[in-house]
Amino acid sequence: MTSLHSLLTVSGLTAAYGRVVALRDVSLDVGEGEIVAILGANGAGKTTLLNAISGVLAPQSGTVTFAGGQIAGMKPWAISRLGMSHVPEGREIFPGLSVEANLGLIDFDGGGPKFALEDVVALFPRLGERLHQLAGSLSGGEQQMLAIGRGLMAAPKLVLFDEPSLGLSPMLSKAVLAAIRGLKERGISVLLVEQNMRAALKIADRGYVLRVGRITAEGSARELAESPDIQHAYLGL
Ligand SMILES: Nc1ncnc2c1ncn2[C@@H]1O[C@H](COP(=O)(O)OP(=O)(O)OP(=O)(O)O)[C@@H](O)[C@H]1O
Repeated sequence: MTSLHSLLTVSGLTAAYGRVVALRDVSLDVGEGEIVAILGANGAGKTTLLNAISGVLAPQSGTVTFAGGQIAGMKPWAISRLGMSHVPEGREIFPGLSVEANLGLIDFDGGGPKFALEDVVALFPRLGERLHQLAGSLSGGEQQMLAIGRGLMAAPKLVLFDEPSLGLSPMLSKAVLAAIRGLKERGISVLLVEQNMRAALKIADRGYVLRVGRITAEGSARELAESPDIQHAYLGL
């Protein structure tokens, strides 16, 4: 199922770590305003896929088209300036800087909906109460909110999320996923890698199953939620 207005199109993407091929011939697309989930067991290649799209890892072959231009092989900073924010699993905030300073590090506009500091605080009120606190002293959930907030300050058209609910309490995880759903309402597209498959399929429009580096299934969130293939992928069979 290809969307009419594709924002991101990945075609035949292959990526490796030395001789270990972690992604083989992966093709997918994300339409404007869509939330697309990538589902797969541990080690399936989900993080590698996001890294190969955002430029953290240079792909061996394949093409990545974003907002009409070729980006495969470009540096991550150049890709983020085109309007793609990557919120990595490790969150990668600056622990020795305040929350406010972390949010203020972005000095460019990716061309998507604009977020000012007040908008990030409206989305995550907890951050508003901790603007002057060192980022390294935040709880895991607060750090995740900060990482998301910082990604939004770059006015992205597309946000890549790597397991945003990992390590969060069920309540915080729900809040983070609700915030991601809220991005769609503001016209931001999302590519979401999430361990919590049920939660991911609740907010996603469509999804792909990644198994040992290959896409083995794709469909609407509903189709995938009912598919035995998903259970297999999650059991790693
Ligand atoms: N830096 C690296 N060097 C060598 N192999 C790597 C490296 N990073 C990942 N791999 C391997 O590539 C494969 C895909 O890893 P990746 O982290 O992309 O999977 P994942 O689906 O994100 O897994 P998880 O859910 O456990 O984070 C795995 O077999 C992994 O061991």
